[in-house]
Amino acid sequence: MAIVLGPNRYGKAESRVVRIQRDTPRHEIRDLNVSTALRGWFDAAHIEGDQSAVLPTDSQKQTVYAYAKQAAWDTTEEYALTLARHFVDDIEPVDTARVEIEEYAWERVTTADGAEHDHTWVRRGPEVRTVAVTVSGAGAAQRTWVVGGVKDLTILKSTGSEFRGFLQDPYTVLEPAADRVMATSLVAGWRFSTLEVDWDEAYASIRQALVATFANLHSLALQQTLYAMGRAVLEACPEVAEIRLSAPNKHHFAYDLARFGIENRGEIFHAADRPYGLIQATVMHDDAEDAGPAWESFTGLV
Ligand SMILES: O=c1[nH]c(=O)c2[nH]c(=O)[nH]c2[nH]1
Repeated sequence: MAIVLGPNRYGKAESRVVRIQRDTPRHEIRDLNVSTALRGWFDAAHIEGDQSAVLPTDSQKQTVYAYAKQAAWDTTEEYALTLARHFVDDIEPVDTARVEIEEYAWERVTTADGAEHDHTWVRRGPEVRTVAVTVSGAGAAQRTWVVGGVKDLTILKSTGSEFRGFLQDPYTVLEPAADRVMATSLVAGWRFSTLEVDWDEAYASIRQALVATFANLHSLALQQTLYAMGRAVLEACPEVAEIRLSAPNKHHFAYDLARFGIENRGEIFHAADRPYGLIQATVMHDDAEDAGPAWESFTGLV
């Protein structure tokens, strides 16, 4: 029985890149957390300690900053694609590159006269936009996967949600709820089937489909809501082949005020932070192409 080296990759995680475009008095900002990972001919590095094929993670970080300025990019997806292609096309030992990006959104400050400020913003969040690009192989055989996403999309509805009729066993004490608060902080990733996408427009329409469905569907359970959200995204954005959703059920328990002789008519809750239900679902076109390495997260952030 022999011991062998299995799959491996390496890169620089979480380079914080802020790009300000200041060609006109109205500046533009992009605020990114960029991670790069390379796969390729790195057996000798692991087995013999031979660094001759190893592009230092420091060089990967420098490239991330240099390309932020030098590459022509509007959207984060374009930037990720350019970076990943560079590592695969220009660095000989690299067979596959993955670029994972978290993007933090900034909203322009509005001044007293209602005008948007040219160079001041307020962070919008905690919601974070995510991008994961994987590029593999050379020339005509090169393949590319793009997964967009959002995380920490915190959303709550104060009615229009119930949970009843569930299976009962000897340990079931949960009371059925005909009208409850439903809240989550959604993590979702969607895999594109093409690169012919208006990336910012797709993000906006997918986010809108997610939140509008959460709001408008009268929910019988978070599972039903998640599936409906996934369907809505596939219907709103034909370039999406598959979406994966993960939703912590942020329980809001009606607080027992009867002990003080006070009636609680669904107004005062204990917002519990743990434990929480965790509901996950994938919704996809049944003829979607194989996902390949699209979902193989490097940092776990994206
Ligand atoms: O929407 C829900 N789904 C569940 O599976 C579940 N389980 C539970 O205790 N509460 C809820 N709510």
